[in-house]
Amino acid sequence: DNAMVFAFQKAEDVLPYLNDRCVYLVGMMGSGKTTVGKIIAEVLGYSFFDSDKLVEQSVGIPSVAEIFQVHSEAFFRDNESEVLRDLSSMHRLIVATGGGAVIRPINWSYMRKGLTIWLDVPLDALARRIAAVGTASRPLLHQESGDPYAKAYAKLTALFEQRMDSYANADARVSLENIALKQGHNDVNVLTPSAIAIEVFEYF
Ligand SMILES: Nc1ncnc2c1ncn2[C@@H]1O[C@H](COP(=O)(O)OP(=O)(O)O)[C@@H](O)[C@H]1O
Ligand SMILES: O=C(O)C1=C[C@@H](OP(=O)(O)O)[C@@H](O)[C@H](O)C1
Ligand SMILES: [Mg+2]
Repeated sequence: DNAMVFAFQKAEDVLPYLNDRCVYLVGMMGSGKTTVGKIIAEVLGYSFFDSDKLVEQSVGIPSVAEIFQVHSEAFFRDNESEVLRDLSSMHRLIVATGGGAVIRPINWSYMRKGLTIWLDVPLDALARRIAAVGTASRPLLHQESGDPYAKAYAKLTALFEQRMDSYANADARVSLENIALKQGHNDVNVLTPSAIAIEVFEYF
């Protein structure tokens, strides 16, 4: 599509500014860190890593949900910090972090070696996305019953309240609400992952 062609062009312009540093995407569950991160890596020719996937591989359990079940959230967080530490010694990586990685200050000491970008997406859009795909892979949002949108929205609101100051530690905030408004829309859902990737390049 057109946005991808433009993203490849734009990537060429911004690569010198990035100068081999790693980019860490932070933001709430469902904000698009994994989806947008893969596109950014593709157009830059950088390697993509998802910290959730790396934790699964290092623990030897195939899903974050099972790691929470078999062990605990604290065990997951310890492994998440180890993964971020190991990545921080490398170059030319795009890293999609888990939504909760921002809460541990030690993780910032690793991520600060690169560029940190906060994908800020309105909570109602997050809840809509998560209700659409289900909560099976996101244990903090998992629920047995009730309206999936309403439950996700309530839990996301509580988590955001705890975490917003931590997200604000990022070098740049990419606000989907602002991008949509700038483009004359009042719904962030019109923004495709490649269009968002292009906006991220503004901060390199
Ligand atoms: N720009 C977008 N527009 C619509 N849906 C999106 C967009 N970005 C991501 N999604 C969808 O939202 C869900 C969460 O995206 P994901 O990349 O896994 O987020 P994160 O890694 O931040 O939790 C996925 O189902 C994905 O397909
Ligand atoms: O916000 C969180 O605390 C979490 C987010 C998840 O990653 P995504 O943000 O990629 O969904 C995953 O690390 C885990 O379920 C916990
Ligand atoms: Mg993810």
